Amino acid sequence: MTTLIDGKAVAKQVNQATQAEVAKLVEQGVQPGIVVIIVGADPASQIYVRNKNRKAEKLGMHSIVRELPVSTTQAELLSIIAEYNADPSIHGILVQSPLPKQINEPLVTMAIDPKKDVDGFHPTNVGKLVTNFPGNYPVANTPRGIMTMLAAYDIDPAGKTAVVIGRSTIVGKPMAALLTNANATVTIAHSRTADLKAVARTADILVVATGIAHLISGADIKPGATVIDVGMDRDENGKLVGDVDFDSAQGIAGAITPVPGGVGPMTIATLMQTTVELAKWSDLGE
Ligand SMILES: Nc1nc(=O)c2c([nH]1)NC[C@@H]1CN(c3ccc(C(=O)N[C@@H](CCC(=O)O)C(=O)O)cc3)C=[N+]21
Repeated sequence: MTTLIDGKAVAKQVNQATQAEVAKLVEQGVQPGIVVIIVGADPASQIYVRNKNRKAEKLGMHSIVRELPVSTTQAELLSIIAEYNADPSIHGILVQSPLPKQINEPLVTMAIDPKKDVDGFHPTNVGKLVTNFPGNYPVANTPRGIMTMLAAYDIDPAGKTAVVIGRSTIVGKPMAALLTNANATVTIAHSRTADLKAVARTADILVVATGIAHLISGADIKPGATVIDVGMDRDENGKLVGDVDFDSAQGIAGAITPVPGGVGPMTIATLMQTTVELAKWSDLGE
C-alpha cells in the first residue's frame, strides 16, 4: 500500500492558519503585504503570479503585482526593488523567475532586503539556513513546504537516508540543508552523478527536483521509501507530470506526492506563511 501525500489538503490547513494569523495581525494594525515583480510576459509565469496574488488577497493580505516590460534594464529593476525595500506596507518581495537575459539574477537576489526576502534566496538567509543559525529568517518555500508535508504525515527524517536529486539554489541545496538540520543522512545527486538510479534506490526519503519528466520509476525506488516529486513537467500531450512515474511507483513507495496536487500547492501556501512571518518579525519584533 502506498500512501498518497495530499499536498492540497496540507496546504489548505496551512492556509487556514495563515488566514487566522493575518486577521490577528490586522487587528494589531499590521496588514502583511507582498509584491510579486514579473519582468516580461511569459504566459506560465503570468499564471503563477496571478495565482499567488489571488491567494494572498483571499487570505486578507495586501498584494501587489508589479508587471514590467521585457526590456526592463538591470538598473531599473534594482531601483524598483529599492522602492519596495523602503515601503513599510510591503513585507515580502518576490522577483519571479525566469528573468530576461539582460538581468543579472544573483545581483537582483542580493538587492532585496534580507528581511523582505520572501523566497529565502538571499545569501544571508541561505547562509543562516546552512549554518542552522538560531532566530527567525525566511527559508526557501518549496523545500520548507516539503518539510511541512513530511511532518503532517509523521515522517521524521532523523536517522534516515535522504537522497535529493537536483542541486538548484531554489530547491535542491536548501532541501539538503533542511534535511541535514533534521538529522537525516543526505546525499545530493545530479546530472553528473554516476549510476544515479542506484543512488536513488538507497533513499528512505527521495526528493526529485530535476525538471526531467518521469526520470524516476518504481524500479529506482527502495520499497517503502517516501517519494517527493518536485517536477512540473509537460508530457508529449502537454499534460502536467512530475519527475517521477507515479503509476509505476504504486505498491513500491511507502508514500508519494502527486503532480499536480503535491509540492506545488505547498509552495504557494508556504510563501503566504512566510510573508506573514516577515510582517510579524519586522513590525511586531517577534
Ligand atoms: N522567485 C520565484 N519564486 C517562486 O516560488 C517561483 C518562481 N520564482 N518562478 C516559477 C516557480 C514555479 N512556482 C510554482 C509554484 C506553485 C505551483 C502550483 O501550485 N502548482 C499546482 C498546479 C499547477 C498547474 O495545474 O498548472 C500543483 O502542482 O498542483 C506551480 C509553480 C513557483 N515559482
